[in-house]
Amino acid sequence: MTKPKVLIADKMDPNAAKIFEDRGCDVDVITGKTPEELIAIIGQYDGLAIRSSTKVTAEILDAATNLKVIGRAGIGVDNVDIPYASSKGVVVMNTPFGNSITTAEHAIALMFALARQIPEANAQTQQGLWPKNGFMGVEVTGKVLGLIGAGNIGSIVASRALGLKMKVVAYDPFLTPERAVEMGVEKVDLEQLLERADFITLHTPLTDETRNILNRDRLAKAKKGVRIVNCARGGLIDEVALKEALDSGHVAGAALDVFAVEPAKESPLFGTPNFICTPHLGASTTEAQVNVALQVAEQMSDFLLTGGVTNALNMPSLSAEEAPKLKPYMALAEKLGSLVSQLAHGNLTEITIERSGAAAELNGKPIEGAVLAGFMRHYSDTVNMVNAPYLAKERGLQVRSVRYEHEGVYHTLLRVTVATSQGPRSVAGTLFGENAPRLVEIFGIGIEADLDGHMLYVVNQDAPGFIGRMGSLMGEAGINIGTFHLGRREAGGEAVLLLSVDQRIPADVIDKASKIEGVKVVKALSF
Ligand SMILES: NC(=O)C1=CN([C@@H]2O[C@H](COP(=O)(O)OP(=O)(O)OC[C@H]3O[C@@H](n4cnc5c(N)ncnc54)[C@H](O)[C@@H]3O)[C@@H](O)[C@H]2O)C=CC1
Ligand SMILES: O=C(O)C(=O)COP(=O)(O)O
Repeated sequence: MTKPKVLIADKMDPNAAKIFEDRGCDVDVITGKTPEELIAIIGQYDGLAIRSSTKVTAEILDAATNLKVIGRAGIGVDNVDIPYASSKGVVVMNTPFGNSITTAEHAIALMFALARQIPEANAQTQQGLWPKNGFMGVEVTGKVLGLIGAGNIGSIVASRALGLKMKVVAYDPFLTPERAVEMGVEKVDLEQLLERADFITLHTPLTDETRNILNRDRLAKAKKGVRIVNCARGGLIDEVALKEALDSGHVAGAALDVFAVEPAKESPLFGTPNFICTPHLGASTTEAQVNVALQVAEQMSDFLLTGGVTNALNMPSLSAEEAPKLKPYMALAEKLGSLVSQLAHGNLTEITIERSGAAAELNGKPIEGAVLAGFMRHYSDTVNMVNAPYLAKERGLQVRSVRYEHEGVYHTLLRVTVATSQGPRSVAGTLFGENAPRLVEIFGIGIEADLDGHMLYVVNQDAPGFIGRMGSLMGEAGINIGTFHLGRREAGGEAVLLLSVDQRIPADVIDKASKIEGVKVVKALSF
């Protein structure tokens, strides 16, 4: 296997490069590239490791013809076009916990910096002004902290704030009452939070819902004298409205680590009294950077070298231990998906994936992805396990997964059934000797075969002499038969023939085969 090639495109702890190398990847560290420069080189890489500076746009993904995985050493992935990456079959993963404590601590640091105006007091003191009377602060003890977003970082902020003897109220539509009790916070709606909070801190991702969540209107509804901290994402606060609210004194102070446009080289807020900022430093501690660099390099190496999937945003997780166990099932699943897609016709609206025996014990999502990849491959050249579920959804294909714990005749079985206008059509397969995928049934007829390379599929009326005639036809056409498999519903009934051959079967041979007496269906297959 050639070594996967990884590009580290943003500044990252050197441990990341070391792990990639130690695990068996080739790695280049090339940071600070413009989009055009990145487009020129991205085609050679299998993996791209980034932080927030590199914007992975559709243009970059189009040029990334070998890319399999994007790893975000950090949490926010709003700099990656995930739907487009998914449609291209590229896995996107992040490190959802590595920098959360650090970011929560930065929010608390900024809250104190606002409460005591530390940056400005520091600057004036160092100018020799000794401004002892100009900086009357406020205590945080007993004050209300309003959390907008109570996920990983928000809950760490809450625990620190409770330790500081603050009262914490939280607005988060996904916060359950039980979790609120566990966190020691009061769940409130946004209006209540605005009315009550002395300090507000934001910890949500930037989404269509959260964009400008603190807009002019809501800032006006906030308690007079509120102090606001944003260590989450620029774009959550309307920066122009915030400037006006600071100027009017309605908002007593604001601290931003993040801006709507980054790098923020200019802003209406710069120079405003009671405004402080940092250049997106929320995650910038030695500890957090080591954490996220190690994690992203481990996760990406696992994926590139073993197929293990951790913390992917567009694919189900698959541990490095599970991956080898699932590998033969994925091969079987893909072949069955491919077979049913080549054989079933009409308006295909539903696909059912059944797992029984040993297969029922396994993680079903990757198997489902592999069936869909095999199925969709005949509709699109660029399909893989990542984008297959998206393509299936786009085409309105319903996917159902069913598992049966009991074993049937086979110790392990996958069955794929598609609903067609002529009724359900199903194929099934097992593993021989733990890892050899083997077809065992087509459309209710038992037949054992390896699904490999070029094959010919024939449905005929079981009758003497048929096999000889088919063999002669192939021989006359100069086509070498590798394997020959037969199955039938009953003696003299409908029968199936599967031949593996050493070359693509020409159309005229298919045509001749279809004219042999008793033949109902002939189809060239490829796997
Ligand atoms: N400044 C920095 O350097 C860093 C910033 N971040 C950012 O912090 C943010 C939060 O990160 P985590 O806590 O790890 O994420 P998380 O996913 O654990 O929590 C986000 C919370 O926001 C809530 N939420 C979503 N939509 C909402 C809405 N409309 N209103 C209220 N709440 C809503 C969710 O229910 C969830 O509980 C992310 O945007 C992340 O990118 C993370 C690390 C470093
Ligand atoms: O993890 C996040 O979401 C962050 O915002 C950290 O960004 P950074 O890696 O420091 O550019």
